[in-house]
Amino acid sequence: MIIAVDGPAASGKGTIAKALARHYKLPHLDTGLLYRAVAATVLDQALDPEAEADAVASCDFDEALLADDRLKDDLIGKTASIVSAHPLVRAALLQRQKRFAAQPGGAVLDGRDIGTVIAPNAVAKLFVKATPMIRAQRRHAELRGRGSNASFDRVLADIRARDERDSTRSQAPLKAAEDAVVLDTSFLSIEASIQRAVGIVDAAVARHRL
Ligand SMILES: Nc1ncnc2c1ncn2[C@@H]1O[C@H](COP(=O)(O)OP(=O)(O)O)[C@@H](O)[C@H]1O
Ligand SMILES: Nc1ccn([C@@H]2O[C@H](COP(=O)(O)OP(=O)(O)O)[C@@H](O)[C@H]2O)c(=O)n1
Repeated sequence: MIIAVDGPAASGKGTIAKALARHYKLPHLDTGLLYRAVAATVLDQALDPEAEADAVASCDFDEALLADDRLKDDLIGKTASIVSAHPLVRAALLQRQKRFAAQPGGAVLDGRDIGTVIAPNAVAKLFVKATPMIRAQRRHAELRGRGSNASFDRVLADIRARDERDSTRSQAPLKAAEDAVVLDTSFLSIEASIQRAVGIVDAAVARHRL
């Protein structure tokens, strides 16, 4: 069973995807980490994230990077959004994600284009959203907890800029698949949003079996 979880920054999609993976005993891939690893490599080598050739050269990143906590830095998130808009970067990372989705038994993947591009055949598709203000509050608290002194206003501005860039790019823009169920976590606790997500997946599985 493939479960696709998409949504904008700090909507709670990663939290939900991890919980679904635990609940259904499936492997999980946070696809944002792949774009973040490309971004970190571009920055480490003092390359230009806006230059497609520089970003593509960084797709062959060191695998150990994927476990590096610094990928969560806000500058890397912002740079990931720039490199991910290049069609050749998306193409370079496509097969790896498709293979992960297609493994026997299934998988949970979260990102921006899982339900639309990576796994259009997923049994369950969730599109997780929350208001920009609430997402900025969550991300701000998260970054503060990691020792960042980023101001709330900057985090909010970055979230809005990332939403705009991710949803207007030509390839695989951030958008809900037509058959995705939208889950608004703005006023839900983590526990409540996980419960709703399990309910949505159980219903999708039951429909699939009909
Ligand atoms: N429903 C929720 N209520 C409050 N905080 C949440 C909720 N869902 C997630 N969070 C917190 O918000 C932050 C971003 O969540 P995360 O799942 O990483 O988002 P995303 O993967 O969409 O960027 C994390 O610190 C997480 O613990
Ligand atoms: N499937 C994906 C996942 C991430 N991304 C890009 O990578 C950036 C970082 O993604 P992420 O999921 O790690 O970011 P957060 O939502 O956790 O802040 C996003 O802003 C997108 O531009 C993408 O284009 N496609």
